[in-house]
Amino acid sequence: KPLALPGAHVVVTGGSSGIGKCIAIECYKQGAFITLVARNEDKLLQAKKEIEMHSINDKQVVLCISVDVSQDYNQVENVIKQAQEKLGPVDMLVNCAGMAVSGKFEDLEVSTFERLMSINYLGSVYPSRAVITTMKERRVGRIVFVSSQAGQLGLFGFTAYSASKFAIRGLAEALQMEVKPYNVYITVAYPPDTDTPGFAEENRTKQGNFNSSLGSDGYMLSALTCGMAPVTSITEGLQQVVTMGLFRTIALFYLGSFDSIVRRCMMQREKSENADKTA
Ligand SMILES: NC(=O)C1=CN([C@@H]2O[C@H](COP(=O)(O)OP(=O)(O)OC[C@H]3O[C@@H](n4cnc5c(N)ncnc54)[C@H](OP(=O)(O)O)[C@@H]3O)[C@@H](O)[C@H]2O)C=CC1
Ligand SMILES: CCCCCCCCCCCCCCCC(=O)[C@@H](N)CO
Repeated sequence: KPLALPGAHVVVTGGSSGIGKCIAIECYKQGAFITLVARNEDKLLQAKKEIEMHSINDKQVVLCISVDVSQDYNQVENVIKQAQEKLGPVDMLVNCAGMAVSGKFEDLEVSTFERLMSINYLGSVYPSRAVITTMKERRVGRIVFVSSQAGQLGLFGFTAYSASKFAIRGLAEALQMEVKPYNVYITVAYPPDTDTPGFAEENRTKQGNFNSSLGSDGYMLSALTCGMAPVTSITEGLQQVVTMGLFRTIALFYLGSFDSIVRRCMMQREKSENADKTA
């Protein structure tokens, strides 16, 4: 069920930049009231100005809140309360604050694993926890989690990042089962490796799907990794059933080619290291 955006209060964490800012702009264009949550105040104000250029009526407001969503739950709860006092109960929360660090497993500091887990995973838990009670009481609400295609498959260099994005899916599936009877809906977005404003199209959640992906790779990945994810329509379910074998076959070719890329790079690196030694 699509959420009516005109007049709705939409909170976007990570709304001062990139995908989050685009989502905020799209919602604002449709008449929503926006709360942007991020740490850096200058970036927040800059984004506020940019978003306000897209207003469709003179009542619309963009509120900025500077907080680290990954540190202290009480602090996050407080700022959500402040936002609700100013703009009313939250109709939609978009958990977009996050970051990526890549590198080989043995090259990554263990602190990176802790940091990505707290920003990408706990940083989505805290704001969601802070809005869920009111959403259930009002029988209205949508929570969007921004995962990644790297939350659907593990890729070289993404040990820390992928795990934090996979975690989001587990949270989202379990939470959806709990809150569905209260008319509260969850969306998990799996963006590919681009940062074009085209993401906004995808992340507007106008279709109200649980799974939200982009492009043909994204479509195949979502069907292939559907597991026990909820379905939004009979068509979606039937497509998953029918395409599973085919997509698994295609996936085996992808895996073969990924493996050969990794092997080739390893051999090249060893060769050039040996050449360096003999030189
Ligand atoms: N771009 C891509 O290719 C893809 C991105 N994604 C995911 O989409 C999301 C957004 O990515 P993108 O737009 O590229 O990122 P950006 O780096 O452009 O924006 C990140 C936003 O999150 C905020 N943020 C970061 N850490 C915190 C924190 N601890 N507390 C509060 N706010 C925080 C930043 O503001 P500030 O630093 O001021 O706090 C900023 O507003 C991320 O979760 C990312 O993993 C998924 C797939 C692909
Ligand atoms: C039927 C089988 C189909 C298989 C398709 C495989 C496609 C793999 C694409 C993986 C791209 C990973 C993007 C990560 C984005 C991200 O989060 C980063 N930008 C963060 O830095």
